[in-house]
Amino acid sequence: MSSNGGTSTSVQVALRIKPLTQDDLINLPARFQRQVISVSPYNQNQIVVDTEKRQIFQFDHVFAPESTQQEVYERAIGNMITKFLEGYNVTILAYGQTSSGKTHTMGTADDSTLPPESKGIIPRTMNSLFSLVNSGQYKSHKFSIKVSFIEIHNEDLIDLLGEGNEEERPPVMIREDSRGNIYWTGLQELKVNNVDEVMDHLSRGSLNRQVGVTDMNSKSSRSHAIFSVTMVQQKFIPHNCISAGQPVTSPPSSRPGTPASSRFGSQPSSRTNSSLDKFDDGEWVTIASKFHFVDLAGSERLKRTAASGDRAREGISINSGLLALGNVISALGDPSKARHTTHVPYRDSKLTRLLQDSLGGNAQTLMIACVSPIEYNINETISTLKYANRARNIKNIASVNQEEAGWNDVTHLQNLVLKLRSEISTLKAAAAQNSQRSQDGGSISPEKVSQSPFVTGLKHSSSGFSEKNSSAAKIPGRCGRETPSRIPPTSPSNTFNHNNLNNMNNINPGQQRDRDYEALEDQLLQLKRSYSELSQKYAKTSAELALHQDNYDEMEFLKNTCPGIKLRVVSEQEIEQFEKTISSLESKLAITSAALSHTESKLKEQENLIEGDDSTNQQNKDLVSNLQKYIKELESKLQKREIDARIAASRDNHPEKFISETIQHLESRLKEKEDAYNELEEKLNNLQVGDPNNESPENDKITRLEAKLEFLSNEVNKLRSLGIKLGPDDRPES
Ligand SMILES: Nc1ncnc2c1ncn2[C@@H]1O[C@H](COP(=O)(O)OP(=O)(O)OP(=O)(O)O)[C@@H](O)[C@H]1O
Repeated sequence: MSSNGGTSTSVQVALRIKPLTQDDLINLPARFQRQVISVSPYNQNQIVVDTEKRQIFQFDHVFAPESTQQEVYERAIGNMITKFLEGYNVTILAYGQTSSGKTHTMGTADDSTLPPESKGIIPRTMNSLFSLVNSGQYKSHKFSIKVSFIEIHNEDLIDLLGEGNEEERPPVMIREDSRGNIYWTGLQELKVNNVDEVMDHLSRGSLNRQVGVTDMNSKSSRSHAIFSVTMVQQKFIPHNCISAGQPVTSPPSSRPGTPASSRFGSQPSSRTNSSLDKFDDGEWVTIASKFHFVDLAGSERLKRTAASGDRAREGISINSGLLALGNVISALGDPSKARHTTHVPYRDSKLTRLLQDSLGGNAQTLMIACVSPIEYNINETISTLKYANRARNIKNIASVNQEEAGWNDVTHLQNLVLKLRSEISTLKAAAAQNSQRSQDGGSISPEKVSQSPFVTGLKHSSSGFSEKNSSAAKIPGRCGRETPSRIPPTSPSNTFNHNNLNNMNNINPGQQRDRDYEALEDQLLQLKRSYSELSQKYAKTSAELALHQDNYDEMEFLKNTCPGIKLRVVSEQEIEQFEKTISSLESKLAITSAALSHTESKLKEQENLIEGDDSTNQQNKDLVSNLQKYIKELESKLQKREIDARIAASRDNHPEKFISETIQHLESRLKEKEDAYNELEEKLNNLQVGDPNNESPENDKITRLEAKLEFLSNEVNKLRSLGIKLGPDDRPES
């Protein structure tokens, strides 16, 4: 079954790398969007993790980000349906951190509206299954297919297809019969006749799944969900066919024998779950098998989801289920361990207990590990890779620090290849010579064979290899695994050993020649194998060397372009610490910028208020100043009025007095003017201004003063004449 290492195992592991989604591009910091996982260009079943510590992991299947749903189905699932029809229990598990593509790959949440190319494993499997059971190939079989859908949430079992109120339903229980078969009770098992009916149940059940909001994914699956298909098939085998070993013909019209038990999972199982009902003309064989599609809850660590309270409890329950599953699969996936391990820890969780008879034993198990390709998720991705690797327990992992000394030395490998090539050609030549001799009836002496350069060469080279390999096999790998042994245990030198030579005395030369020839052919075959393994190894090592060279060149370039730069290897812990610091700084920054924008908006509000107040103030000020002006005007008007009134009053009450005062006032002014005039005249005389017609400014001023004086004199005279009219006492003097 395994495509790897030649060891047959019922556990296979596929790795699927999710493409970068629009959500990733929007939600994640750009500096963490670098893709760090890729399929190895040298081996399609290996992936390269391109971080500080470059790592290579190998799986049974690897699916690149661009792999389609169809491709995943064809490569990884296709032959499992055949196994299911043969009566084996089959389990497919999707494992990975939240949002890594488990549900997408499995198709657990698919419904009939989804375009065909997006459909996951469940609808595709059901499609193939119904096509097969309805095909001519199985026309002699009678099938009964049922589905159930169960959820494990916080170690509670919930029937996702259960009708009515959950509290009123019987509890779902796990039972084990005396023969170790597991069956579930209190669960709806619904008969299905076609894919549409399956899809109806699937989408109804998936809507009932527990989802919760974590920091990483708004609709993260917080529970394990198992969609199960149980199939009971009956086929009639007529006696004549059984004895003659003929293919099965159509069954008779009589009622087929009832299956040994219609209870889910209760069929005894040696190779498959089958029972026999004997009739005179033949036998009805009943085969029951189960196909579980397990969509596991996100495997992310608790701290990554920032979960607390109920979410943290969910997380703990999820992690313990996954840990138990890992332990079970690891125990089953390692044939050497399985031989010695009597205890497989199925009872450590509900998940493993439910799947007990569908993991290990005759069951076929495929784990699909889903990972994100980007740097942001690297820690979760590495932990998924290690989990999956442990589950598969693949021995052929080509990882640099698992290899013996010299494997990374290109010159050493080149020399080895040259040496092996020459040994092969010597071997070929010897084989040709040997066959020529046998045709000629001659024989090859044992001494000659043992002394021949290719045999000694082989002894040397094979001991070099096998010793290296046997010592390498003891070196624990990165995950505590054993390093693969690259040469089959029987080395060419052992095949052609001295015991053979010693025994040659008892056999005739013809037989001996044949044996020698066979031994040589064996050696040639072994050498060819070694050579092809070595070539692959050489290609891989060269590629890795080139990559190391690239890294080295990059560092050199950095050193040259930035002479002061100190390049230092940063540990994973430090990166995690940096990430933590960055994310705490980012959250502080977010809080601060939120506070800042709040303050800014408050400030703006205040500014607007103040601006409004200012304009009101200005208006008030303008109003006040206008009022003040107005008041002043009024005051001056009032003053004037008062003066006028006083004048008018004094004129009306004492006209004589008023006039005499006015005359006095005018006379005093006249006197002032006359004095000024005299003074000016005197100054003029002093300046000896000869010509009176001279148009100097002084003359001008004098002329104007004379005019004013004349005017004032006239005024005084007018007033005097007025005073004469008013009364003799007040008459101004002439
Ligand atoms: N191979 C893929 N190709 C395209 N889109 C994918 C692929 N894998 C996953 N996605 C998308 O990524 C998103 C998350 O995938 P999905 O829900 O399957 O993750 P999950 O591992 O089941 O997450 P959770 O554990 O939280 O339930 C979905 O929108 C899905 O459509």
